Amino acid sequence: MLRRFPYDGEGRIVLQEGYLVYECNTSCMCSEECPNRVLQRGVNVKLEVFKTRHKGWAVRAAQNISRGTFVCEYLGEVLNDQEANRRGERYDQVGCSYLYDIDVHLNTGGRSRRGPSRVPRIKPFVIDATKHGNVARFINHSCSPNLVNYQVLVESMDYQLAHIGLFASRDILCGEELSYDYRYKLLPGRGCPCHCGSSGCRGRLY
Ligand SMILES: C[S@@+](CC[C@H](N)C(=O)[O-])C[C@H]1O[C@@H](n2cnc3c(N)ncnc32)[C@H](O)[C@@H]1O
Repeated sequence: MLRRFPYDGEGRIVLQEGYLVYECNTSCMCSEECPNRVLQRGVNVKLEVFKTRHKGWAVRAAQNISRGTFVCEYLGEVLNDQEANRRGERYDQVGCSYLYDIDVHLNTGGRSRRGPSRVPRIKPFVIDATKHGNVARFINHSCSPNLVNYQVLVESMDYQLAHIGLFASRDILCGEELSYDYRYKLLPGRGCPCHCGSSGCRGRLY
């Protein structure tokens, strides 16, 4: 890492994708205004939930958002692997899942579909935003996303229980739909069509 903090003076993330973000916490001598406290201060941009034609609900920017800006955290119940697999089978049957794997290797895994066809996993904790969550639960997948996910450590240094922060990966215009790459594994079979609409669309969500 070339810089001292993962954020610049404006609170925008400058850390390379795939690295853990360590924010200051109650053990630090710094104040609440410390530039290394971003996710813990909460959402600071205007967002709007809206209905799409083919993807259900979605979220769009209600203001311009510059690259690196923290958008929101993915919140929900924290489940162990066993419970997540049990619930995942049920969610797969209805074709809509709010499960998010907390995975340190975001570049190589991220989020896998759950259910009978899943591949062996070693990721023990999963966030389920089905019943308890925030605006992040409405953010859809895109094969050419404008958000990037980082694992952020605040009070706990256990990366398996990291916060998941969504940051703008480029400048986003007011009105643009927000999206990130779910990184579902493409398994044999028909799967589920992707409706992200981007020119680089892989065609399938999974
Ligand atoms: C975390 S939820 C996102 C919010 C969801 N659209 C809703 O109405 O609540 C994930 C689900 O949204 C749908 N979805 C998200 N991105 C999609 C895409 N690019 N194409 C098709 N369906 C998508 C799938 O049903 C997926 O399981």
